[in-house]
Amino acid sequence: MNDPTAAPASDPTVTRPPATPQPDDTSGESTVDTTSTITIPRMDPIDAGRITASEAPRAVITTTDVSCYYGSFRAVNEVTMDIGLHEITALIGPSGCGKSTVLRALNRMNDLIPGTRVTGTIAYHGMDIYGKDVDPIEVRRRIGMVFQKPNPFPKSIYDNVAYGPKVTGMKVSNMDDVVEESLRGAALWDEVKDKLKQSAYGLSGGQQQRLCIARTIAVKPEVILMDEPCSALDPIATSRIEDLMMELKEDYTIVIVTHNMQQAARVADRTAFFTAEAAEGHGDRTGHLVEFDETTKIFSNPADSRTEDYISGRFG
Ligand SMILES: Nc1ncnc2c1ncn2[C@@H]1O[C@H](COP(=O)(O)OP(=O)(O)OP(=O)(O)O)[C@@H](O)[C@H]1O
Repeated sequence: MNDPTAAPASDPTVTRPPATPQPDDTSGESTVDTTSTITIPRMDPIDAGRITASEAPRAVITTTDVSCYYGSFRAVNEVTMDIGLHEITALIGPSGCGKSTVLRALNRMNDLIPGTRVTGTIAYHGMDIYGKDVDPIEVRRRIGMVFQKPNPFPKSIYDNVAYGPKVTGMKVSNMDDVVEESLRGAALWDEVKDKLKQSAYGLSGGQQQRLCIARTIAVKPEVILMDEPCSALDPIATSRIEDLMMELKEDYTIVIVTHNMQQAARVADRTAFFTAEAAEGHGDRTGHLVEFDETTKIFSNPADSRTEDYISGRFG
């Protein structure tokens, strides 16, 4: 089990080989090492507790000069940004600029794609998540992910939520409480409390997405990454997820990839605008971070003309 949110039938660690450093890497920079064994202290999910805003450093995750490669293709170049505690950070930009790639790098989900490589540093509370001794499974437990398409398991609503705590070996005194708390946290409890043993497939798309959020928060992450979580939902279900995000940020830090600029403007505290440009004499378009600022600034007074062109619909 690598990702508590991944369907059991397609557990990527079972079916996919680990990422390997590329032979063409002569840069001397650190590369993803998924073969390392677990030697760092593993915080117990129950005891770990969540750091409150008052006592925590402002940034939960800091990326420094992060570049992401698929084989020899550099998809994203030198991204440096801070993810603020209890904030919603939106990643926006035209298709192919690397938003999802950066998002997946934040919890080592890219490791599951053969041939990927990350250079630079991604630190979670100051700890390099790509460090040799770091357990990627623990990284993904603390930094959970919700995907574009709701992907409940072919199981009951209850078992969907209980799955992560079970397979990650969380010490749980009462699973019923964990399930209820998680479903309440995802604003789904009232709608499903009388049918917990029914199949998750009987839920609407919006409910399924909230179930996936419940499944993610059941393993007590601190950060939730959301990759276009509303793109498969109608406007009403989208609005419920956006309301939920605003509630969740009281307890969690959220990073969301969205194509919906109104959505970024509505929910995000900070917004990062990416674009993809071809290097001179090079056909490949590499994504990079153009501008990262408070959302109100990005949408009302961006510093870079490319941001302005994009948000005003002139480009992308
Ligand atoms: N598994 C992969 N293997 C090879 N190249 C990939 C892979 N995934 C993404 N890419 C490439 O990396 C670049 C960035 O892709 P990514 O999906 O991160 O962009 P994006 O901004 O999220 O796009 P979109 O908005 O369309 O989802 C693109 O050129 C894409 O083709």
